[in-house]
Amino acid sequence: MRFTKMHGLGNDYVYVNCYEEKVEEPERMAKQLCDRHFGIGADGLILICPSEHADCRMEMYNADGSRGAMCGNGIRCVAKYVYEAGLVERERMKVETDSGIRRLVCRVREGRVYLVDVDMGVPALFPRESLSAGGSSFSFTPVDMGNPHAVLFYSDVDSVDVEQIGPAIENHKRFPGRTNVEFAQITDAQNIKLRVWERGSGETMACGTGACAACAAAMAMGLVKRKVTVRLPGGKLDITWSKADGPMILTGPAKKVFCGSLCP
Ligand SMILES: N[C@H](CCC[C@H](N)C(=O)O)C(=O)O
Repeated sequence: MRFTKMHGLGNDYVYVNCYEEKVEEPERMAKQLCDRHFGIGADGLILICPSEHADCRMEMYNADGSRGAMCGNGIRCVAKYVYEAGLVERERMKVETDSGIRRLVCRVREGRVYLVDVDMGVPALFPRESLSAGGSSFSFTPVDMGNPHAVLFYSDVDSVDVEQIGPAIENHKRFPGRTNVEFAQITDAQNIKLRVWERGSGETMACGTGACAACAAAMAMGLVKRKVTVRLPGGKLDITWSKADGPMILTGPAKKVFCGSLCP
């Protein structure tokens, strides 16, 4: 089986072109391939498939084999892949996900996609609430970006014990389907610093839906303007949300690292 390793800000996935390959038991494959010592090493597995409703379809799995419905960094890489492989011959395209169809625009230089704008849809925000885990209390904003997020605010995210708080909230009984967890620091009215504990993958270098969720929560609370740069450990993403009932636009890079094939 051939694969391509791609990433958006270090949020890395193994991509398989399912126009040509067939992946049996993707849950098991994801667990095996994502292991950073016994496998290829990745935050998850993404299958690029033909679609009956859009230009192509993505199917994503987290590193623990669980299915994810949407991935902001992954979908940009899918767009880059299908464009550069000639599977989709337009810069403007629609990609089907488990949480609906997303519209994307590829920015191309010399035949290569270097930046992608994604219409992430309208964020669904819920009132702030609190929960207690491990003897501490945490306040968060639940946000649905096609996948679930809990956004927490801190004055200094570098000093947060993400490895401990992340899984405690991810697996809390408040979230029967588990959740992604955002640790956000408002730097100023146009900048957010963010760390993300991803459901099924642990702390990642970046998370596109997580960056959007953090912006949605911060914008709704009036903490930042409608156009924000989010700095994550792997780099930065630009997010614009012009009006509350309109779509949020995410702009960021997509990179190919290597192509390979699994040993028989
Ligand atoms: N890294 C992804 C999100 C993966 C979410 C996944 N961990 C889930 O179970 O929802 C992003 O860039 O949006």
